[in-house]
Amino acid sequence: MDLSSALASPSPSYGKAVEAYKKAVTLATAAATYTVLARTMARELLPDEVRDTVRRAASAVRDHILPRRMQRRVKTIHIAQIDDDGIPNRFYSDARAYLGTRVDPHAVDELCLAVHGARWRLSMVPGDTITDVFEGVEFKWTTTRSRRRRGGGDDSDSDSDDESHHEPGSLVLCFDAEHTDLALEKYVPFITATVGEERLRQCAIQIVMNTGSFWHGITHHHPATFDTLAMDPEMKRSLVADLDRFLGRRDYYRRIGKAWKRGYLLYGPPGTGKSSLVAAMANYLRFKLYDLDLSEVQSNSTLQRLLLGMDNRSILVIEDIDCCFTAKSSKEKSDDAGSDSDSDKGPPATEGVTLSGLLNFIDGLWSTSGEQRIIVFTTNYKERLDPALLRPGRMDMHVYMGYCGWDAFKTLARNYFLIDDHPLFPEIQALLAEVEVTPAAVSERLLRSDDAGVALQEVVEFLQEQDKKPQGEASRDGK
Ligand SMILES: Nc1ncnc2c1ncn2[C@@H]1O[C@H](COP(=O)(O)OP(=O)(O)OP(=O)(O)O)[C@@H](O)[C@H]1O
Repeated sequence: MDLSSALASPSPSYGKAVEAYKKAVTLATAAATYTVLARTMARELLPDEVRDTVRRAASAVRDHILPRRMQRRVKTIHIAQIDDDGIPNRFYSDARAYLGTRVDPHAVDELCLAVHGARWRLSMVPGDTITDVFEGVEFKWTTTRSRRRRGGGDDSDSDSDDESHHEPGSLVLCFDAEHTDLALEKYVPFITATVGEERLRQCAIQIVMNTGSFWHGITHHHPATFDTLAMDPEMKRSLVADLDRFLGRRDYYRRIGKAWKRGYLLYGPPGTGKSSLVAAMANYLRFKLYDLDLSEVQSNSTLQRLLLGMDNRSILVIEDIDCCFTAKSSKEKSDDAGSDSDSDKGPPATEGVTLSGLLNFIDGLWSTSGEQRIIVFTTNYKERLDPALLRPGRMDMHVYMGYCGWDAFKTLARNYFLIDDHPLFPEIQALLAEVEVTPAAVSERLLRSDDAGVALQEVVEFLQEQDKKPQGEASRDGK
């Protein structure tokens, strides 16, 4: 019987075989579908810890039922402190720092302790092993002993020999070979990112200032943070949320084809905390702060050179932006007047920095030549600003820093005396509703004594004085 006729008139046994085959295919398809479905559901519905437990249980069952030869292959990765070219291996120090956070001082008999300034760090003793679990997979780490060696190359335990030197240490990472992709594509980047974030959190921010066309930096720990900043709580919340959104939006900015930058205009009377807010932003984001003094900049081209020399993950701040260009405008006017009478002298030696030059450059080349850039302008007089700066879309967020309200006062009292309540608080609250005083002026009174009662009494008297004064005079003196 040829194939076509067999198909046209199948024999009974052939029909059974086809039926059995169909059933098997249906069952296999269903099983595969359920497996995929179950995996997807597990991914979406089960909390991480439950998923990890299920994964561990599954691998325990597999270990139990699979023949020994089919059981797990162990992948081993060696991480040397110094690589073959003699260059320190960055991942070695990242992994050491990361493992330090995984050492449980209660679970091990021996561990290392290092103190740097006010910080202390634990780490594994050489030769020790710890197991870390990432996405439910076990990663076993072992540190190798770094021994002292004599100049001749023999191992030595002597600590007191000038000729001896340390043999670089190394780490050994072992895991089930089937998780190699997870290890290299997720676990290693996770360690690097975790340690990077921690380092950023701990290091002081760098403030960079300009002299002429050069930046020079100082490393400075400015104490201002969002916790210590006395400002309207709602405004603080939305500003922090805005910064968080900005940080995580690389793909978003790429997708909409815009530069990854954000602009903030901080305005309000002197002494209300605009400079402190800039420092708090830098501390929060761990960004480098570039404090640009425009009076030092002689021309748009110098300005461009300075701006192009900035790093990514930075904040450019120009304080009192209203003054910068008012002064320049009058200079420009006098240059213009001078050039009328002296036209044969050619262009002036310095062409001067203009607001339009600054804005055009910031919107153009500066934005597209870097990533994660923030620009902040501050002013005491928003009403004096050039409308070009206030145009919608120019500065993404306008933040008003106002006089000291009740919430702001409570933040200051907590900063200085760690208190949330005091018998003088109701009187202070009532007075603050009547007078306009700056947080700087209140801070100054709070600093006058270490005794909360005495300092708060100073504040009450100061507020009462301001309350007696005519309105305009009071807010002037309240600064
Ligand atoms: N909102 C605030 N929260 C906490 N401290 C503040 C605040 N405002 C002012 N201070 C205190 O007053 C000092 C001066 O404030 P800051 O320089 O930040 O004000 P500013 O608005 O930038 O003033 P200016 O406009 O004169 O530059 C700060 O170092 C800080 O001690």
